[in-house]
Amino acid sequence: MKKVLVATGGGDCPGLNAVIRGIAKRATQEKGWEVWGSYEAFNGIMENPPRMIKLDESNTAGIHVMGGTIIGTTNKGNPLRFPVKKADGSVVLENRLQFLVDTIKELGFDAVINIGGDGSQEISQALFEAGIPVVGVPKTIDNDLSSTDFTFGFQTAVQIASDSLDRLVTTAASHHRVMIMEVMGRNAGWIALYTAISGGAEVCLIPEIPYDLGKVIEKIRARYDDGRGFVNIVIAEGAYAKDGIITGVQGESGRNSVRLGGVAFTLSQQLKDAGLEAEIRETVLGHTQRGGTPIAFDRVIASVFGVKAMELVLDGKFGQLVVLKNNDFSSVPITEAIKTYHVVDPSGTLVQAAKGLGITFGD
Ligand SMILES: Nc1ncnc2c1ncn2[C@@H]1O[C@H](COP(=O)(O)OP(=O)(O)O)[C@@H](O)[C@H]1O
Ligand SMILES: O=P(O)(O)OC[C@H]1O[C@](O)(COP(=O)(O)O)[C@@H](O)[C@@H]1O
Ligand SMILES: [Mg+2]
Repeated sequence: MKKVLVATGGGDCPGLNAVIRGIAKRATQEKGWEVWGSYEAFNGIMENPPRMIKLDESNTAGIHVMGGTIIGTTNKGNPLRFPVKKADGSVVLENRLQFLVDTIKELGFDAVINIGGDGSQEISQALFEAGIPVVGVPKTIDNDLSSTDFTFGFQTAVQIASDSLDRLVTTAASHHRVMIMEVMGRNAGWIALYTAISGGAEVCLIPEIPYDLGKVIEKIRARYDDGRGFVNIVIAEGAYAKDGIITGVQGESGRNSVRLGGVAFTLSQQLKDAGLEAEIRETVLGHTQRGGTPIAFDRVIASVFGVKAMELVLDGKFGQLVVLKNNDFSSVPITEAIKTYHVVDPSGTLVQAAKGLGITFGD
């Protein structure tokens, strides 16, 4: 019997369970393959005794509609830079790759499917280079992975954000307010850009275009002056003013990156300090964007990714990431996908079209 290990790493994301089910379903069509899930990314198998679960058709039946991940996840404690607390209270980062490689071998796994975003695929590549047969699946609501048209989870996040913006528009109009809605996305403005176009925001602020506060104020005043009397702003959590800094929390235990959040309040304060008279309200959508059932599009691509990932394992094609490219499914070397961070092109079609719709980016 051959065994494939499945892990879900990084922030959870709608569609993770659909991938898991796709892998399990495709594997059961083959004689001689078992699918196992490691709980909380690779943390589960690195514990003693290992925490893992055999995944089959019965315990994955119907899970494609469920949010979250049935095997849990983590976005802390990267095995390549694992934080270890020393006796004097200081924290040193240890590379636990060899231990992870040895564990995967000792547990008798013939292949690994690692479902995750840019951070997780860096771990996939390190495992692959250390001799572990790995296949990656591109997950994240942020859509910040290169080589794929979309990561699964992104469209669901946009749908949730767009529905929320619709609701904010009517209350903004009733109260003649400036509504600032903050969305996730790390250092990529994809969720904000899609949401602003979909929901018809007046202002969209993204990390790729540091904003000029004066330009934002100009747009707001123009809306009040021409009698519209309300403004909806979508701001990506990683956005910042031209002469400002990113809003977030640095140095959280076990975390290798800044935890972003709160830029809606930063912008609100900047507008007030600059003398804007209009009433402002802030909404931080936060984790609602990652929760609940995936929309149909994400269920489809996540399910296909699961099947395709298992087929790469069956074909012995490793070090690959399954992708959706030019509206078809294929795979690329994981190195390709993690080489560059996939961000919005300020001079690209989408930003230009958004400007054509009258959306201001503060540039
Ligand atoms: N398979 C894994 N095992 C243990 N930790 C993991 C695993 N995958 C991801 N992580 C943790 O999550 C972090 C990367 O996640 P993050 O960058 O938040 O999400 P993503 O990989 O989706 O971009 C890693 O730095 C690590 O701490
Ligand atoms: O859940 P946490 O730890 O607050 O992390 C929030 C971050 O995770 C995300 O929701 C998803 O990012 P990843 O896909 O890279 O994990 C980001 O948009 C956000 O900045
Ligand atoms: Mg990421």
